[in-house]
Amino acid sequence: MASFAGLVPGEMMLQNIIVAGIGISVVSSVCIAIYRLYFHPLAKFPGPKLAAVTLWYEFYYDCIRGGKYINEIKRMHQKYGPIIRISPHELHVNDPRFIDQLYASGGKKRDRYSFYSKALGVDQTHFGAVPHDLHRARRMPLNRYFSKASVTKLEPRISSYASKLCCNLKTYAGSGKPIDLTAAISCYTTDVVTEYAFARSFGCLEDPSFTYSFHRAILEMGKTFNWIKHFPVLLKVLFSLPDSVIGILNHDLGIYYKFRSDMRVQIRKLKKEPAANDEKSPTSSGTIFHELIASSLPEAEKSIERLAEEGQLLVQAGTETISAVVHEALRLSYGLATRLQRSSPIEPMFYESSDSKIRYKIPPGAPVGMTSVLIHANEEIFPEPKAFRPERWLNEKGERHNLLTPYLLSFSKGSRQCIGINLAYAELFIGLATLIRQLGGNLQLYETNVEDVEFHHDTFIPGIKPESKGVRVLILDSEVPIA
Ligand code: HEM
Repeated sequence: MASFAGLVPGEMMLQNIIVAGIGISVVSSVCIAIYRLYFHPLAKFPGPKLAAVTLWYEFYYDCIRGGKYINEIKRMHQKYGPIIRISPHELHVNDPRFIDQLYASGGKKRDRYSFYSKALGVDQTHFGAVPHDLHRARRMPLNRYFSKASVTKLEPRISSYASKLCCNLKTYAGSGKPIDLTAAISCYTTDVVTEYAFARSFGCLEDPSFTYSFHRAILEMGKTFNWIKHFPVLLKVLFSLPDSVIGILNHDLGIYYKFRSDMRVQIRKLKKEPAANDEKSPTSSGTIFHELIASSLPEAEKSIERLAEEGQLLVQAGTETISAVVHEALRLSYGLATRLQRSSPIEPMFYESSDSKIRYKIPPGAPVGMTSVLIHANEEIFPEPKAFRPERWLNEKGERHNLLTPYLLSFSKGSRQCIGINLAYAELFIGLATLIRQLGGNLQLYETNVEDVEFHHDTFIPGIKPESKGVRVLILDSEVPIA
């Protein structure tokens, strides 16, 4: 029997189910919105209502506007004050005095925010460990490997890579051909970190054209970060595709995925081999993988997959983050542009503004982020923040003072601070000194100005404007002094 609007009973039932489904989801969305606005533990924190109700607000700035949420967060701070709610689940603070509490070390526990860190696809590493105690257990066996003493042992090797970088650059002397200095330096940092961690460098500097640079591959990874954060299934799709297919879709991303697969092959081999006791490696146990295999971590923590992720993390972290001139350059290049959240799992944290007018108790478990992009631009601490003024790090006698060090967030702070900080400084000082000594007077910027390097958007690492060709230089004439 035909019924209302010509629908048969089966179709009517389906229609009723759809209508009921829509009704239920509208009602539940309204209930969730009311809960998040009025009853959620973060309901009392200021910020736009829409950002408190839905993650689509963050999604819009992250994905549609391409890494621009940090600019919106800056605007929100100007309107709502130093502590704000930037999503249903997350707070953000723009007050340097809160650094020590958020990035605490010692006995204070700080968890990571998994919504964020999962997007990097390194869940099984110490970086990806969300609970404080798991992070600590995973990081412990690596600490010795990255200690000052271990880095000092490797300094002659770092010097030889810096010289190789200069030799390659010299082959362009007088040619009039511009060189992508960022790609060249990333070849240097990849070779150093891979030699350091795996006792075998990737040999990026073997090719003087600097084409085998991880820099572009990591930039491509960065572009996927914001999308994967909101749609984690995309990562599973990427991981399930053969490397060759990814390579066809995107050449630079293909390089990165091939490197991921090679890492697994290498570790499978290593697990069968005893430690090389190679004098090139910083500790007696050989590579970083030998160090982890020999550690007291439980067997489940020594799987090929986990070790491979740790290796992958080190190459990524050790390639992309090195910059040009030390403290002031570190300040202006930010380290990671993204907000680095921590939550205190058991005890609440307390925020109080300098005039004590704003005071909040932050509930345990709530992720709170801070961002070097905003802290490094704080005019009270760094007057004329956009200006490159190395002298701000010196006292009137021209000696280095430490007054600003607590506000330099390039390596983050506390128990999850960059593990590679000693290696990074060694690479920076040795690399810079070698470059200036060997090529200083002969380097000339080529069609590069400040807009080509200025922060433009956040793809976890700082992004520059899309049309920028990066830092390009010419190597002048053939009168290049020989080292
Ligand atoms: C100028 C150079 C570098 C900068 C600015 C830098 C910056 C950072 C920052 C900001 C973090 C903290 C992330 C967070 O708070 O959640 C970090 C973590 C890390 N960095 Fe670096 N990094 C540099 C060089 C290196 C090097 C050479 C390595 C060596 C392999 C490295 C390995 C790591 C690792 C493994 C972590 C995770 C630490 C953890 O979660 O416990 N970084 N880095």
